[in-house]
Amino acid sequence: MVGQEYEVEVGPVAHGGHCIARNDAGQVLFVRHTLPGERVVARVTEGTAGSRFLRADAVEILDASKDRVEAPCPFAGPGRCGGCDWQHAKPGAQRRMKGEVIAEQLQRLAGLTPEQAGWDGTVVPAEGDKLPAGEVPAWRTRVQYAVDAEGRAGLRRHRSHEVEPVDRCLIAAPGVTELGIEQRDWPGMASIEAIAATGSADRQVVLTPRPGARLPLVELDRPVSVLRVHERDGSVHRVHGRPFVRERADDRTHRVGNGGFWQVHPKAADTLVTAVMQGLLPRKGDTALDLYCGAGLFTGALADRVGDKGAVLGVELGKRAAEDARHNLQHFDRVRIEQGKVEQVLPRTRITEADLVVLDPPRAGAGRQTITQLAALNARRIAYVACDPAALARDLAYFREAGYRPRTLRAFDLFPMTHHVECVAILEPVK
Ligand SMILES: C[S@@+](CC[C@H](N)C(=O)[O-])C[C@H]1O[C@@H](n2cnc3c(N)ncnc32)[C@H](O)[C@@H]1O
Repeated sequence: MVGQEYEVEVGPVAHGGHCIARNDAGQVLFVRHTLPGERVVARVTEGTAGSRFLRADAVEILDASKDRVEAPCPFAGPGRCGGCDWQHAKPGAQRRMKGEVIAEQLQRLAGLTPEQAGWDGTVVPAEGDKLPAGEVPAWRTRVQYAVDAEGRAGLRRHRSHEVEPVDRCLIAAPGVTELGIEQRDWPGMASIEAIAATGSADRQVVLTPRPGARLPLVELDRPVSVLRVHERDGSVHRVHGRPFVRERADDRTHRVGNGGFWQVHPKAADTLVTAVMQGLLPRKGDTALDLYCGAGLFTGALADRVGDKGAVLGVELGKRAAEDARHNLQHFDRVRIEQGKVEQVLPRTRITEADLVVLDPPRAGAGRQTITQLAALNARRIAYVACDPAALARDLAYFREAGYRPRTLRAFDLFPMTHHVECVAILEPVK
């Protein structure tokens, strides 16, 4: 079955960076490298004759969409780099497709129309990302390179461990490109994460060696800190330089250590803080929770706005990230950071009320148990920051069961050229 080709009419976009088509046998094909409305030759990449659905790549475009462009990146295309999904789509079409995916997920998983979700249906580009045709925003401040057996750095092919060697990633931020990771050999390494902080000159390289390999001497053109991931248990150690980078957002500096989470697009942190604060409208004296708080981005933004009479509790699972959050917010007397799983910390702290809640969970979402716990706090408003529209829609359905409905929803294209999209939903109690 793999390798078989079908001539198909391509239907709507689906979540995950592909479009839906059907073959003569009635099987659903998830086709990459195509656009809605095209007629293409789709070559199967995964699945068997008995599979309910197949994965495929468009290898020949018979009728092209007017939204199609020549991919600006020479490493994009069937079987090539898996980092981007929409190199072949005009930027406006990328955002439209992301909007269609959000609408479809909201409808299917939460039973919500865009109007019911308080959403105008648009996906807004990040400031500065509207570029002349053919130019690609260089937004990725954190790039995970994979290294092949010959020691060449590249990016992983789609759903594969194979490495596509690249000499430059077009969406990498200038601070990452300047490190020249692709320009040198990395014998013995399995992967390399390159980080260029926003608003500081901090640069960091995180090396993961193959079992038994020695670390190379990292001599790059500029000062960088180097960390090493231990292959045995995934723990991260400092090799030289600072064990963290300093990221600026919301007029504060955040220490982010040892591979801790930070938003990747340089405008993302500020864009999301603005959207969350405009939606929540914190008042002096409010009590607030920031769940899944990472290095404390929203915790600090809330603390600033609720003032000395208010209080903010941040909850974060990562030990190192929780320490970073405590360090970053040490000058706020009324901020506390609890380390642990949200679902375990909430009952442990015995908090029974909060005026405002922010939650920014990982891709899987928060889940029914956590949402039921949250709804019981009777917050005036809840801001849900979501990097996966499917998880968001599932969680909105749990919120509805628990008595909250979306008041507004906004969507931001913080991951241009890929299928990813960030949403901010503001919820309020159903009266
Ligand atoms: C999408 S990040 C958000 C971080 C932060 N809000 C920011 O914008 O920088 C999600 C965070 O949740 C943490 N996390 C994952 N599962 C968790 C859980 N069950 N309880 C608490 N934190 C968790 C991760 O370590 C990560 O820092």
